[in-house]
Amino acid sequence: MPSPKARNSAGGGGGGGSIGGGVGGNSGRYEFMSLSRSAPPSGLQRQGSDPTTARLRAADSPTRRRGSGSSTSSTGGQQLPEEDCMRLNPSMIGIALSSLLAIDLWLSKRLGVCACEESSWGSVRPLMKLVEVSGHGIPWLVGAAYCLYKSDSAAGQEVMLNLLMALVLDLVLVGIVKAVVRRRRPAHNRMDMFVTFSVDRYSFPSGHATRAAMCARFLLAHLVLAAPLRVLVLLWAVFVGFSRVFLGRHNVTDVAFGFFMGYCQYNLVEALWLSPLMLQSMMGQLE
Ligand SMILES: CC(C)=CCC/C(C)=C/COP(=O)(O)O
Repeated sequence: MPSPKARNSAGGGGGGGSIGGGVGGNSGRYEFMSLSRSAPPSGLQRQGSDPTTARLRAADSPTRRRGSGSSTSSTGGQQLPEEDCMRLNPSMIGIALSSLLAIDLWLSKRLGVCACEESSWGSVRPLMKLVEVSGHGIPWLVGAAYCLYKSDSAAGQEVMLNLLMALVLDLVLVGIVKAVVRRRRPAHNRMDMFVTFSVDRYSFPSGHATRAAMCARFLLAHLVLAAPLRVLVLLWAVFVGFSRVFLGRHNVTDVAFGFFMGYCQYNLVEALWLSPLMLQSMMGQLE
């Protein structure tokens, strides 16, 4: 498989000079024609050094593909792996991803209206920072620990203990994904956040969004709340997510994935749910 870098440089050299140039318009046609003119009949090995060429040729000659009927195609004594004929799809996925990322960066920059005091909505930045604190890990951990300590019913203690476990699990999982993906925060972000870990210099996914989605599901499932309060919990979660982009902390995709991840994390919490029976046996083992 050609690396995305190799693919891009091949597309650029073909006359397009951009990712879009290889798929449509005049540059796309130019690339296509120049290939059919210049490629020698037994030039398959040379195609290997130019992934775009190989891709276009594979797409250009369906008869060559259909003729083989096996996992490889034979042309002039050379074997063309079936894999070569499938390279069009990954390149389309690459283009789609690049386009999505470009839209993401553009939209996130436009929506970063509270990124600093001088921004268009800079005056509401303090309010956004308040929303930020409401979704931060520390108030949630302290709040859950306090409720656990104060709770006098077994059911209340069970729920609060599981909430604590969920919050720790969230910090660990988000930390792992951030450390693996290592996407930098938007350039317009000011790193003036309240207590962070070292992985929090990375932005994908938004830890506030995962926590908001997971905690909202948790509260809606385990607390008996009146309808207006349930709506408020949902609105809070959504607003925490939006505030990440408004503050310039995150790109839109960081928050969207954060919501998705937090939603899924709740399923994991349910699967790992610590029941009183389990707790008793754990306590017994400790004693
Ligand atoms: C120090 C503790 C307990 C939690 C850190 C919480 C935090 C700062 C998460 C980063 O959130 P974003 O990824 O949304 O910026």
